[in-house]
Amino acid sequence: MLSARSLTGKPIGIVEDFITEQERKQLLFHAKSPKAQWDTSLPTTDVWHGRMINPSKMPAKTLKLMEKIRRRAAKTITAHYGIVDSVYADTLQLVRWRPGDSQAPHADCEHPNGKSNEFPWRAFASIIYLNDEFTGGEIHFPVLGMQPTIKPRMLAYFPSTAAYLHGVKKITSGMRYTHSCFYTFDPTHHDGHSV
Ligand SMILES: O=C(O)CCC(=O)C(=O)O
Ligand SMILES: [Fe+2]
Repeated sequence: MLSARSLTGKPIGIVEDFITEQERKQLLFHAKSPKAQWDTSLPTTDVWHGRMINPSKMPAKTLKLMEKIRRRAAKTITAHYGIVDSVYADTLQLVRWRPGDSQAPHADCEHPNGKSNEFPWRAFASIIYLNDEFTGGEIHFPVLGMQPTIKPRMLAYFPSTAAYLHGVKKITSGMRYTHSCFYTFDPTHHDGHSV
């Protein structure tokens, strides 16, 4: 089975206008709604507590759109990376970043020294940015020396290995929203939503 290693050397992908304005508005509307069920299954001390909405907590219409966008992202990424093997995904989340939130540089499947982290099956990620009404919150790739400017409706994707170390700078004001997914070649980590 392929792993993230098979993607070594592939470029970071940035696609502006990846989702439509209507799709962006629909996802943001749900994320900002008082009905949005921000996950509280993690302990309050966990930095991800209250930060994401998982598929089981989404209204059917929102989930359908989330899945449709993920299928589109997977298609775009596999075409660009020349992946012919089957791809699955373990995550389909709406994520919010509040003032003060940040993420230290990390890789999605391994530690910076190349040792596996708790998600060794992950091969690549897609992040779709839903707004820009915040300051700070830049995604940056310290090893590759990249800091793409976040634009609403933009897709960013990159392999999960330490060559693609990335972090999110501290949000200094406003709320940052994303559609976030991780993909794998390992069918045992398929989340059951079609890719
Ligand atoms: O939101 C972003 O720009 C990146 C998030 C990220 O790297 C992650 O959740 O692992
Ligand atoms: Fe990440």
